[in-house]
Amino acid sequence: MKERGYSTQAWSEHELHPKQSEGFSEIDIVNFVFTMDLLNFSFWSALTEKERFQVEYRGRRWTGYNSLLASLRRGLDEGVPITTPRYWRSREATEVTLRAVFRSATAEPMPLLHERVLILREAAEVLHESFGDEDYDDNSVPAVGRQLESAATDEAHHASSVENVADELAAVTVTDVATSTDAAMADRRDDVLDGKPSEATAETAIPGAQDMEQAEGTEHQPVPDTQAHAVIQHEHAPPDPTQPSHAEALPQPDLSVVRLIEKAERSAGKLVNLLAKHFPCFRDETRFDGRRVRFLKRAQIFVADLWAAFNGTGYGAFDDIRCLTMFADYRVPQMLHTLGVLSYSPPLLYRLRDKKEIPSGHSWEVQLRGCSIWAVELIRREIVREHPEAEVEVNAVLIDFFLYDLAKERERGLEEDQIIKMRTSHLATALLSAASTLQAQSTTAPGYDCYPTCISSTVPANQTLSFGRHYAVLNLDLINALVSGVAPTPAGSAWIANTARWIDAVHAQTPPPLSIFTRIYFSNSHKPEIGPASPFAQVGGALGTASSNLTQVYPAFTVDEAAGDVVLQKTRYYAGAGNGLEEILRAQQVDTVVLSGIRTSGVILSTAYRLFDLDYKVYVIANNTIETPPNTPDINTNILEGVLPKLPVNVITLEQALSALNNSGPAIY
Ligand SMILES: Nc1nc2c(c(CN[C@H]3C=C[C@H](O)[C@@H]3O)cn2[C@@H]2O[C@H](COP(=O)(O)O)[C@@H](O)[C@H]2O)c(=O)[nH]1
Repeated sequence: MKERGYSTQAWSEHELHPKQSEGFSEIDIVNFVFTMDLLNFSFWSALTEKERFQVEYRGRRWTGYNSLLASLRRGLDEGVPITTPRYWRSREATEVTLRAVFRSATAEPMPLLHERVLILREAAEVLHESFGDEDYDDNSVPAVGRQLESAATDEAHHASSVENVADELAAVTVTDVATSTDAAMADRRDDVLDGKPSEATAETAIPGAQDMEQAEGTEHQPVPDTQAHAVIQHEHAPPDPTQPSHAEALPQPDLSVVRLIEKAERSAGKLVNLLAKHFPCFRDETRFDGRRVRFLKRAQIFVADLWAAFNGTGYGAFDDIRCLTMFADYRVPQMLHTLGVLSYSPPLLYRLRDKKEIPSGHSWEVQLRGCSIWAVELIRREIVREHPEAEVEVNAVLIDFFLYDLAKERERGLEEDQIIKMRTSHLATALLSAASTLQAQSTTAPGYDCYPTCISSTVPANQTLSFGRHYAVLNLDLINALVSGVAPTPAGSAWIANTARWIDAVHAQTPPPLSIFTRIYFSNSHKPEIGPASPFAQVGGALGTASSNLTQVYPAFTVDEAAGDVVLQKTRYYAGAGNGLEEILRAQQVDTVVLSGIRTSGVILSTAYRLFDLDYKVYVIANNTIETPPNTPDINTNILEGVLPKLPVNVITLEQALSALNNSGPAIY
């Protein structure tokens, strides 16, 4: 941030953010930012970069957050006062007209468009009720809206009509936009607030002939919302300067959002609370662990955008901006993960890889959002520790903006096919690209780390595999003492994710087959099951009794006792040493076992040999096995590709095992 001199100035450097230098008044900017942040959510698409929702504007196609900005800017250019709250509740703001404003250049419409329209309408009502101007006549009707409506009547209520409307809309170039100066607009706003008429405003608000010519040549002239109605009213009849002042016909600017901001008395916290109190759509809260958790993402981003748009002055002056948190969505958490600040637990990681959704409000989503807020706060503290002089300037908002911009920058740097697009209202796949980074790292790490497959399977890839109906799943020695040794490594992380994925897939079967977990522990602290000379003393010697944390199943792996999972004590290499394994397998008439576990040269090898010898059909899932250090790189490969196939024990990939599950059962257990 220091190197780049990153500050609130970056906000105005964004090509599509409104600026006073482009003719936007302060009120226009306030209303633009409010509109933008009402709608600032969920732009993801499952479609490819080319097919997804895009907005054509200024000769380019915009996606994501930028597509929202582009549609607002385009709407204003085309004469629709889309950032004027009072317009949203006017008769002119029909669904068809609004759809035209947000029209797509592709076949995919803007995501959640209907919801967005409802949000605008709801917000307009709230603003009108609580912050509106009682004297204002809400029935003033912008002509462009009507024109859009009639252009769409042929195919009204049909999505494709939007394209026709779009053509029509393109023809409605606003040529008579008033090009008042910033100062005049600011004056006008002050005067309106003071309740006095302004001569300066009257003069500058209506363009003279010269202004008109200039405006005609300007394709992207914004329509300040304070004037939008007036502009539209004389669209085809330029104002006659000889006539009495048109200013009298001008509606008052919409000051409802300004009133809301002023009510907060320069307090960011108060403004966020006001938003949450008055507007249901800003009330972003959930429950976690029995407690209410408020993220208030969009409310906070609105205050932050104001702060940045006005560089901390005027409508953007907040004495307590430091009390805001980062805006907990999916983009910044993704960046935090890519930078190694956040790490995902293995079950979450495999869920992401599996491209499964995390339902909205799921505890993982809440944790990710919460952890992101805390991570940014820790970054802030670290910055201040290293650079005490930054204490005043650097806050969570600026760090968030910086991380967001960095994410976009990196995204631009990626090849199109490398960009994994994501769901947003559901967080899961939102974090995919970060997960894929980790996946890429893991393929270069030591040990058995080849995800998804690199050990050659003993079963040809095209062969349909089934475990039958009498099978048991053996998850061997997945205990803290052993797993924590490999967890920090990329190979370990991949192995944990694979194994957790497998265990969950097995639990998802109906009915679930028999799953047996083994834990290494001893009857008491004397460890009577092993003598000092027992070979297993090398491994088990460091472990304790059943109550020791080291001997518990690692938390990433779910033991579902309600589903019939069995957890057995184990005191030697072989999974059935010192317990009822063989008895259970026999009693349940199991004929096939599927092995996962840690270590390949220990429990996996010894159990595969023994059960094979006892006539069981044995499968080892290659991806779900791992060596612990010290390890020579070849041990895993030699066992999986050389030793086990020789018996032969079947060595299969996780993908094969997962698809075999679908061909197996219903399990008899
Ligand atoms: N945490 C956080 N989330 C942010 C932003 C912004 C844009 N803020 C502007 C203001 C200052 C910055 O410099 C930006 O120019 C959008 N989003 C969220 O991302 C999602 C869209 O993403 P994509 O599909 O990639 O465009 C969507 O949910 C949107 O709400 C931010 O700043 N922080």
